[in-house]
Amino acid sequence: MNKVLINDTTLRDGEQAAGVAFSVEEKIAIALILDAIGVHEIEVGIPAMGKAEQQAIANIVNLDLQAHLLGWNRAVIADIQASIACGLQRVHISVPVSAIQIKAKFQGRSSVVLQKLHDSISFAVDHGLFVSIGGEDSSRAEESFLLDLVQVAQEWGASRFRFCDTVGILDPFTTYNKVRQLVTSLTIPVEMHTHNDFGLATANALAGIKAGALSVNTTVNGLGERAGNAALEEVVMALKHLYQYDLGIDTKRLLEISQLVASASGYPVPPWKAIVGENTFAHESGIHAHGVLQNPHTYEPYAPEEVGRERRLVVGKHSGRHLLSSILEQHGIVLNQEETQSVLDAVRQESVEKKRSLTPQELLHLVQTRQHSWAS
Ligand SMILES: CC(=O)SCCNC(=O)CCNC(=O)[C@H](O)C(C)(C)COP(=O)(O)OP(=O)(O)OC[C@H]1O[C@@H](n2cnc3c(N)ncnc32)[C@H](O)[C@@H]1OP(=O)(O)O
Ligand SMILES: O=C(O)CCC(=O)C(=O)O
Repeated sequence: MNKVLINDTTLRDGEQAAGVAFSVEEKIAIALILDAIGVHEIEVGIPAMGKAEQQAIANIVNLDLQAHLLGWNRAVIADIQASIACGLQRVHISVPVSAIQIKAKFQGRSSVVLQKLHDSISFAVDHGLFVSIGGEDSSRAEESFLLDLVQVAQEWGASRFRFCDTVGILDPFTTYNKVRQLVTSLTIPVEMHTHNDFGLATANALAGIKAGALSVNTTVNGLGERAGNAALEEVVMALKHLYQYDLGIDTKRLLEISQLVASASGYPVPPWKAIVGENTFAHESGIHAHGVLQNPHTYEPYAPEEVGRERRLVVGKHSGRHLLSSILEQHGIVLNQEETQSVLDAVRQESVEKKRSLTPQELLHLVQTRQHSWAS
């Protein structure tokens, strides 16, 4: 079995999506289901945000979940103290590593970055914590500076390095090369953190894994800063089906967790969203439906039940006679060729008028109306 660990950050980077604010109850519900489906690690939030966030995190710590819990921190000792106060045993310490970020935050002084990183790692290690470090904007960092920084961080006691494509500017080929260089030069494992600004977050996460990264940050529905992060459901299903990685995640509950996060975040999932969108197993087009009726694999990459969905065959503007006859036969209606074509023409017209496919009731009503006219 190939080993890749999911470190889900819905409760940290996911919640950083503009306009999202989970309640304590929602944070707990999300943590519980992430744990129940077998996610290995959960980034629970940012203790430095203050008392309310610390209370929510402490509540999650008290659930005694199977998953490892991780708090996100700046390279600031007070942040780490706040993580310790929540009862966390794992901390993630982030520093900016690109010139543009170091200029904005520390007036271009990389020595300050290194000093802060040193002091905070030492503090955390002295307190017996597992220390993950993150290179914010790793993808735009000068490569030799980044490598030197992570190499000293591993000497200071860091146990993992998170490679962050903070503004989502990589493609999978560049990601592979950059991450491969780190993986082959470091003794600590590398974690992927990718953003979706060019729609490549999942592809880049997979490229990093191919290059040897051991873990990957995900968020449910891809929720997160700006265009979001690599989606949990996409990474898990792609690893399973494209690379045959069994992560031990209960994929049948991916739809359930997607719906929970959609509701808690206030951001519904678009119907075409990979893996969890409403249309992922809906077929209307004649040629597709004809194929699916014979063998679902003709137009489906895996069975809908695997992610908690059901297949839907709907009649609309693009449907053909095979689908129409199949649906009508389920209602005991058998039409001849001419009648079938006449119903199809009417379906097309009504779909255009309604700008959608027809419900089963609307289809039956349409057929009944036609049958009356054929009889008279
Ligand atoms: C790429 C990412 O996603 S990084 C995570 C981003 N997440 C968030 O910002 C959400 C949570 N953040 C917060 O609640 C607040 O920003 C806090 C509590 C962390 C800090 O709040 P404030 O003290 O009001 O500072 P503010 O947010 O305006 O500015 C950030 C400060 O952190 C500093 N900083 C930024 N990154 C780091 C870092 N990795 N290590 C150390 N300091 C940092 C900035 O230089 C700035 O410092 P300054 O106040 O001395 O100028
Ligand atoms: O964990 C870090 O170091 C930063 C993570 C992050 O959210 C990002 O870089 O986009």
